[in-house]
Amino acid sequence: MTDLRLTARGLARGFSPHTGVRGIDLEVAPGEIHALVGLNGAGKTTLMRLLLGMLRPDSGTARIDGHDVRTAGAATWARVGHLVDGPLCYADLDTRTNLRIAAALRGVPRGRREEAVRAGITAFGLERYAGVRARVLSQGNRRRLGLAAALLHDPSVVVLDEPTDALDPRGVIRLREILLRRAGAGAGVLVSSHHLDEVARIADRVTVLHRGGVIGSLDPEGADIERAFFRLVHADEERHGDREDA
Ligand SMILES: Nc1ncnc2c1ncn2[C@@H]1O[C@H](COP(=O)(O)OP(=O)(O)OP(=O)(O)O)[C@@H](O)[C@H]1O
Repeated sequence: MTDLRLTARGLARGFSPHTGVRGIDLEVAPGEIHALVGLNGAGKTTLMRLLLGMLRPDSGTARIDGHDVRTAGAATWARVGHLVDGPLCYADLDTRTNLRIAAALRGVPRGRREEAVRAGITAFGLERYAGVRARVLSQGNRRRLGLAAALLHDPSVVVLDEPTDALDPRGVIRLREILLRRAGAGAGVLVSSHHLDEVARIADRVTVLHRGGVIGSLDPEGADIERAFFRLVHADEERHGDREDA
């Protein structure tokens, strides 16, 4: 029916008295890095949670590889890697053990798990921390662990909410290379960020959310992406006045 990696059609979810998101259409194609940008509270995380079936919509549908998230089976979920709402890790277990558990949970075959764990540790520069409990990792290294856990099974659908938060410049570069490689292998990547310059470096498409709705897109190769972003935001605010329902 579709070869899109992710599809949102009319997705809406309210949080009284706020809007959350209102009727969002969005697509992520194979091989595409699609970035979501918006001010605090714009609806980026809510949209990602809806797309991943972590939140039930009031209306609309979310699809992963063409499968409705409400009924998607294990084979579909095994192709998804996501980091939304903070890293899922066990504080008292070390980095390597957390990654072993992630590999098992994400369906990596038993015989390939150690290799996947090693590759995840190397990809995110966690060698020195392989035996360190998650509880005592720095914020940035915990974020690296969360990203390694989300990506060690080479997912074809990737959803990451503000993944560069807390990463140092080297971590940002590593992540950029990994996402470009994933997309190059045919994955669809949806990523949110507040760093417009960073987004412009890797995204094929940049969608702007504001007060729960899509208000336009930005050209990642455009001259002044920050100015273009605020032009869209201000135009939306002028159109709708100072409403407080989002
Ligand atoms: N569980 C919830 N209960 C009540 N309101 C919520 C809930 N989750 C989100 N909201 C509201 O929905 C709106 C969108 O929030 P969301 O977290 O999706 O924004 P965001 O774009 O990810 O923001 P940020 O950049 O600050 O992370 C906000 O008004 C927020 O307060």
